[in-house]
Amino acid sequence: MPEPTSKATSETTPEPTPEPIPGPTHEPAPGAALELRGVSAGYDRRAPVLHGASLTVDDGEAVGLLGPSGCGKSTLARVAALLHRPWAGTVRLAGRTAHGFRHRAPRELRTTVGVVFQQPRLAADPRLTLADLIAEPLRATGRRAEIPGRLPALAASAGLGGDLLARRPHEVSDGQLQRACLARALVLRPRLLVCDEMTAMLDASTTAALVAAVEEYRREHGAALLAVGHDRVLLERWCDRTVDFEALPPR
Ligand SMILES: Nc1ncnc2c1ncn2[C@@H]1O[C@H](COP(=O)(O)OP(=O)(O)OP(=O)(O)O)[C@@H](O)[C@H]1O
Repeated sequence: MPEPTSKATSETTPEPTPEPIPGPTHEPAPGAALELRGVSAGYDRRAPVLHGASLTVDDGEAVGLLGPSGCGKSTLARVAALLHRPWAGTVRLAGRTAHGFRHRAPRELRTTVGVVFQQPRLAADPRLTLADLIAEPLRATGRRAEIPGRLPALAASAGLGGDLLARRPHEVSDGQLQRACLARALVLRPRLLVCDEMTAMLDASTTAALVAAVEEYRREHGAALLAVGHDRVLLERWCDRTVDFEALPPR
């Protein structure tokens, strides 16, 4: 599963002007947590990974996106999280259309979505303690003062107790680091959480603990979930509905 740091090519290419979606316009579902309409994206224009894909995740809804390896699930997850710019189509988060992606995504839109990737070691700054890792989005958005009030409860709900918060990534297990990455994704209280193969590397008990932490957050905040993976049994148990990548409606 590619991670942000492994997608160097997509991070460095200049952004072309987005193409408008041809054909009939779609009435946006008011307030949907996520709306993708006619999204085309990829890494090479001659071989797009997403061909006009459309997907809606309603407010508070949990949707599982299933598909075989390499079909484009991560690419779609990254577009939904504003980390990858589509060539065409519309991305709406909480009813607002995204006009910028990656570093150009406006903060108020970026903070409506939290994302957890498959490989925590590629997604976590190895220099930070787990406490600093979790608090990073609060610092980056000028909300440092909220850290003492938020961090302990969030770490506890992610199952990070004892001295783990003072350790650095190389001093904890993959499962412990993934718990911290989940807490980081939730620290700004996103309205949509995107989990891209979040538990693929983990054992059954850590998987259950992370799913429980996500569900606790969703119950408390009414947040929506887009869970991407290939474990049909897990996603069908976890989500309100599942969608096959191959069956995503084109525009
Ligand atoms: N940074 C990149 N540069 C070029 N091609 C890429 C890049 N990242 C992914 N791809 C290609 O895009 C296609 C879709 O990849 P993607 O990671 O979205 O699939 P996936 O369904 O998530 O796969 P998996 O379940 O194995 O992680 C693949 O053919 C992959 O090789």
